[in-house]
Amino acid sequence: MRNRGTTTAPVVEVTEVTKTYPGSGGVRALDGVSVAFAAGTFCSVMGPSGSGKSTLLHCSAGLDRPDSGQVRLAGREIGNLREPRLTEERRRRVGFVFQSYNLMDSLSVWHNVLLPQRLAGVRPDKTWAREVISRVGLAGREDRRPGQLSGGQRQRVALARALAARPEIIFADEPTGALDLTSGREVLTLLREAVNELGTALVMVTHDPAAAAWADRVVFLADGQLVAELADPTAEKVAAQMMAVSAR
Ligand SMILES: Nc1ncnc2c1ncn2[C@@H]1O[C@H](COP(=O)(O)OP(=O)(O)OP(=O)(O)O)[C@@H](O)[C@H]1O
Repeated sequence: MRNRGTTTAPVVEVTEVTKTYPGSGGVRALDGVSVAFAAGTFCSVMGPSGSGKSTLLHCSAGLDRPDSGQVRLAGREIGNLREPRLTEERRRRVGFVFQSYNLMDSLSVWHNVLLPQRLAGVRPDKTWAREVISRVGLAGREDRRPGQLSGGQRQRVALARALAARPEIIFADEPTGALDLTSGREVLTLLREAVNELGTALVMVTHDPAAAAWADRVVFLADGQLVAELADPTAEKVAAQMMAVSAR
């Protein structure tokens, strides 16, 4: 049973956000986007190449600052937060999973999973870290280096690393993009479990309609604008909507 979280206050609320990169000839990467991500819900973000997906993810996560509009994280406007407060808020509340895993090759699985908390100066919860490593199916492999693991296993380490800090929201940028079908499904299953069982909000950028359909809803970007939204997605409905969006 999917948790729709319709009555929950959003973990992240983006309102009328615009962003133009210097040197882009004035083309807006984001052009007045409003969207909210609630606890216990999974939202996929799709759109043609260059439509603004990564920019939306970066602005929503406080990795990049919008030119105008607001981003609220756990009810607090983060646009005015200065460093290092913004970094602190992000470390406390936000987890990331990237297509290329972004693991430290010189560190073991165990130390990779604990690294963000160590960098944040937080004493890691080792019991929870063991639990999440076990949840992602890597119990007994804590001493391995990323180079000794398959792509799917590396992505599961990255997910354990994100979950170890108990984030309220996880931003995943093409988390299955480098994986074969089976490993991709394993990672999506684990992401879905994090949403359903831990109440994490999840935002996933993907180009793959089948992956997008694991979400509760899919939002579609084109030319920096949110142009469509699909609840209860299926791979077929997502693919059809993508065709329509790309043909604009
Ligand atoms: N650092 C940057 N400097 C200049 N322009 C940028 C930068 N990052 C993104 N852009 C531009 O902003 C627009 C949106 O890019 P963005 O990466 O958000 O799109 P995307 O939908 O994630 O694309 P893709 O699917 O190819 O990853 C594009 O026109 C891109 O060229």
